[in-house]
Amino acid sequence: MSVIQFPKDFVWGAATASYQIEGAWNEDGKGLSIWDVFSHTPGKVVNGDNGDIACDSYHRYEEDIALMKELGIKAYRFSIAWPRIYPQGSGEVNPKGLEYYHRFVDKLIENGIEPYCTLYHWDLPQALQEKGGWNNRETIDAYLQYAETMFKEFQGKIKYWITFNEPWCVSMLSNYIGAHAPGNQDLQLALDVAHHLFVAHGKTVRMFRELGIEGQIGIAPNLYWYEPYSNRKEDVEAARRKRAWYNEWFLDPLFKGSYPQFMVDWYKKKGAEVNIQPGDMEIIKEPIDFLGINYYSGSLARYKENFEDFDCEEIDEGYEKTDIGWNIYPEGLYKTLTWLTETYGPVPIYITENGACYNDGPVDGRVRDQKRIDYLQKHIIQLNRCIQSGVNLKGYITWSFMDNFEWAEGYSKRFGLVHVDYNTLKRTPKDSFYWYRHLVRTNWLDI
Ligand SMILES: N#[N+]C[C@@H]1[C@@H](O)[C@H](O)[C@@H](O)[C@@H]2O[C@H]12
Repeated sequence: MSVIQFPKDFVWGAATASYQIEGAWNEDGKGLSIWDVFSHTPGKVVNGDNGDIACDSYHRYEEDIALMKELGIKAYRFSIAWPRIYPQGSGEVNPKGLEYYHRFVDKLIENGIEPYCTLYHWDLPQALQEKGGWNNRETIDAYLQYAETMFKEFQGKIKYWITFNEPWCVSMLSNYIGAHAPGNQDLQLALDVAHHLFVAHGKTVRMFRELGIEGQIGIAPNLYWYEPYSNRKEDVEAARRKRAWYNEWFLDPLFKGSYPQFMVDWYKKKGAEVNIQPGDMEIIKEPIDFLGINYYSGSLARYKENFEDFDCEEIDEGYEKTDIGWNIYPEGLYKTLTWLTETYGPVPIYITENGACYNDGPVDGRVRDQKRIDYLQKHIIQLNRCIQSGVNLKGYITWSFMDNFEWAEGYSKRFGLVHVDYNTLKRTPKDSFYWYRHLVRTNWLDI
């Protein structure tokens, strides 16, 4: 047996998001979100599932926090439902929304758990979508008003802020592929949405500094690793394009103040280019305190002419897969983080999401999810490699604390350390919960 030891101040946590767990979709003055509308639209979500109730965490947060305390985590990453604060997206604040999150955050702090707050985890107020959503630059101003309200309201309570969760999903998955709300399929629109998110991010970071808010601020992109199938020039270039679709396009603006030119040229060939206004790129690269990285998977990539968007096909060399069909590719995490550090410097990094979908349920009151334990162990070992290789890694926040509404997959896909029975809402810690608790308590892995 070997022991892998983590730094004494390494942060272990778990994550969820508002629309995925809260429910109470129309309670206490909350306005509609684009996910309320999308999930209520027939055919958009598996089994016609929606987040009306979800895990009912809006009402059961004290039970959830008690479980978090038992888990022993020092950080809990959650998101604020913007439509609870501004039901119309801007204008009048909903006091009951603020009151809810104060009760919630106070309970976390009372239990010694640091709140890591994501301002935007996809539940845009529908009222803003009806005025163009993120395709409308005016949404940036509404977001700034919302962010300022939250910064001032929770000053001293919340000290870790994330502006946006997975800009690639908000732009590409939701406005080009169309699988997520609002479900558009337009590459130009997706590029403009991504750019507006970046401008909103940069302006928010600048405001955070100007207001002198105590704490740190960052953003949480989702990154993937694609390894070229061979060292043939065409395969190397195809893998580079596929990586850049997820990675460089969402990192270069933050750290270099520009988009990767080879991708700008590639998109131009497809008839799309970013509408950049004077000063935008300077704003976007406002320095951040940390980068949140969401990593799940990767693959091999091979050149294939006119195949999909990047003349690039994924080659499945028989990777083991999780129950959502994603390759288990832990080495990709090491490659991603070492590449990121070599490319952008020693930016402080938290893994803000990493986890596996396995749909194990209770048998005799116990959930035997050994495959999730194996997935987590393999990826956490890679994190230790990263630390040994000089990556400025500050913590690991696993996805997810509990089973929840898995977007277009509805409740058919389970990522939690805690099982949720959606009929009774009973919470059952899985074997992985107890495995993770040991890791959190000892700060080392026995392998
Ligand atoms: N699918 N999946 C799991 C997980 C999703 O539940 C999160 O909300 C996203 O931030 C990210 O996509 C990852």
